Amino acid sequence: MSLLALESLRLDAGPRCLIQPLSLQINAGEQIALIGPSGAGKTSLLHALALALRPSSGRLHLDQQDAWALSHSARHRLRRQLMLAPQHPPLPPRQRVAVSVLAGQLPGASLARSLRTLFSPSADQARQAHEALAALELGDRLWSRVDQLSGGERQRVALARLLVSRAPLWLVDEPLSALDPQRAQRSLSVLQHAARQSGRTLVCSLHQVDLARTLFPRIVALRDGRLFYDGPAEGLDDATVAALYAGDETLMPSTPSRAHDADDDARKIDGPREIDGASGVDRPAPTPATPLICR
Ligand SMILES: Nc1ncnc2c1ncn2[C@@H]1O[C@H](COP(=O)(O)OP(=O)(O)OP(=O)(O)O)[C@@H](O)[C@H]1O
Repeated sequence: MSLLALESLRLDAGPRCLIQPLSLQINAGEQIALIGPSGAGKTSLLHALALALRPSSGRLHLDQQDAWALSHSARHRLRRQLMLAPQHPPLPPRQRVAVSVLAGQLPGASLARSLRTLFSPSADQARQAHEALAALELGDRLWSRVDQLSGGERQRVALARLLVSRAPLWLVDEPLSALDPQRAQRSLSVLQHAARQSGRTLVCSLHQVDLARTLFPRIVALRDGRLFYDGPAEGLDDATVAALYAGDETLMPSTPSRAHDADDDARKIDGPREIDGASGVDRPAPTPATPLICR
């Protein structure tokens, strides 16, 4: 039984189509990396999964409930099933880090408990916030003000918020964009380990294709608002990655994630090849090349 099921879900913003009709099933406990070039629609899709963007057509079932067929208040309750960590977390600048982290416990809490959490967190809550921050190497910033943090530290506060939340579905939008490579990998490992330990479902958009292929069992790739690939990480070969990012080589993995011969890879590409007008580079045309690619 899937936790999330999308049936021909389409997203538009005015005249612009952000996501072409897309069908997807996500089971409880899965860990999925969402990849694709800039502008492919990763954030839009995550916002749709978070019930923050209303689809223009299609259905989204979360926890067996047709989210957009529910009343406003029922959908609001359903949102307690998930927590979205946005790429640029809108943390109140004057807030203490501990309180920002504990905001992850507000969904579903009573008004009285929410006020206590925000204005007078208990010792136990402070301990939980500290544990989450310490796991992300920010234990010493518990009582700092948010506006004293760097961009990368703020991103980790948003991850710590997930760690203290009760939501079974974690949606994370490019959590590593402001982190150095080592810290990025460590932070992602913390998140994945915590999700695994507690049976959470994790969907995480990433520009670090190598990390996505190495650390996530399932990859969903978007290009131009379309599903380009959905399948196991080991099925996402270098040729498919090249086709996914064709025209956006700045985002290609710097080194191949698996031992291989680059010439060999080029020979493996069955689909048509094209010459990039700007660079003159011979590259695979953006045509899916594996049977797991959704067209
Ligand atoms: N509200 C909107 N109105 C019009 N266009 C939008 C809107 N939101 C997003 N877009 C466009 O939709 C496309 C997909 O945007 P989205 O942010 O989902 O991509 P992304 O894959 O997350 O990109 P990035 O990796 O750069 O964050 C982009 O071309 C963007 O400009």
